[in-house]
Amino acid sequence: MVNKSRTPTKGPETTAPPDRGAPVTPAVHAAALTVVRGARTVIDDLAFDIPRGTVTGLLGPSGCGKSTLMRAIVGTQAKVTGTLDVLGSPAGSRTLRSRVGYVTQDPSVYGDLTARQNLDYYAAVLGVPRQERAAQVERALADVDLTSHADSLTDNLSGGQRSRVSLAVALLGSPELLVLDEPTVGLDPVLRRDLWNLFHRLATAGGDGTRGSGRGTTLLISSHVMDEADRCQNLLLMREGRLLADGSPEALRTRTGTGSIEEAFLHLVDEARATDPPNT
Ligand SMILES: Nc1ncnc2c1ncn2[C@@H]1O[C@H](COP(=O)(O)OP(=O)(O)OP(=O)(O)O)[C@@H](O)[C@H]1O
Repeated sequence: MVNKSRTPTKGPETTAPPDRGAPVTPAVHAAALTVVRGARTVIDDLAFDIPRGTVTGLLGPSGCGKSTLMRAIVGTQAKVTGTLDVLGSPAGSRTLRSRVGYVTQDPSVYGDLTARQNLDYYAAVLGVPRQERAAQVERALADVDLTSHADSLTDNLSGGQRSRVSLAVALLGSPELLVLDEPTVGLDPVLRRDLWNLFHRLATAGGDGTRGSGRGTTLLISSHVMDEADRCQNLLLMREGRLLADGSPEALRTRTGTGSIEEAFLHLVDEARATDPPNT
């Protein structure tokens, strides 16, 4: 969906296709990005890049604006201003529809269809060519480890299994960017580990450096649980609509002289408070 209220400005100049060795734009490029909801500015002047083929964690406390930022990136959020480019095009561009997968916090699948039927349906809606549909559906089911439940009615699956059907839907068509809003919330430790392993498999590029069998997908994954940070290659740390810092977990720990991302986060909060003008 194209957001009519925003006025995208020009992004970075590099628009070459993702050929081996050619310069590529970041998966997401944001500058002076602001979002207003109701009377409140809930995203305030963000600037960051998300490199392609990485697993990037969007971390911050509940209510800090993670879902709003994700909605802006996938083009479903109103009142977005500033620059927000996704895979080299303004967020929400029609051409991005099949290139970006998005899973919200509420699984959006039909309870009266089986997992496989849901996937068949969404594959058709997404325009996956008929002759490729069955193979893509099977691959997506296998990716999320649901092959053995493929013919169960979705209403009869557990909450975690239903979330994985939603994730499988987002994997159809092999999107270049996957935006996942708290995908591991409420899952048991084994499933969480398996999902993180899947995320890293998806992000790994094929042997020729392109999005081949290893896909080279970029993943943006939100969580309010700081202990998921070390599973990410890159982090965006948010608080109260602002970006506290971004970089690798190791770089953030080193920069703040702390031993964990939770401590780094607290250090950055104190640092921000010390530099904020009073009454903000
Ligand atoms: N329709 C609205 N009008 C005004 N403010 C809103 C509206 N919807 C959400 N907000 C506010 O926007 C802020 C960001 O919400 P958002 O859902 O993006 O946070 P979040 O970090 O994803 O939280 P959570 O982890 O709990 O999902 C919150 O403070 C919320 O209260």
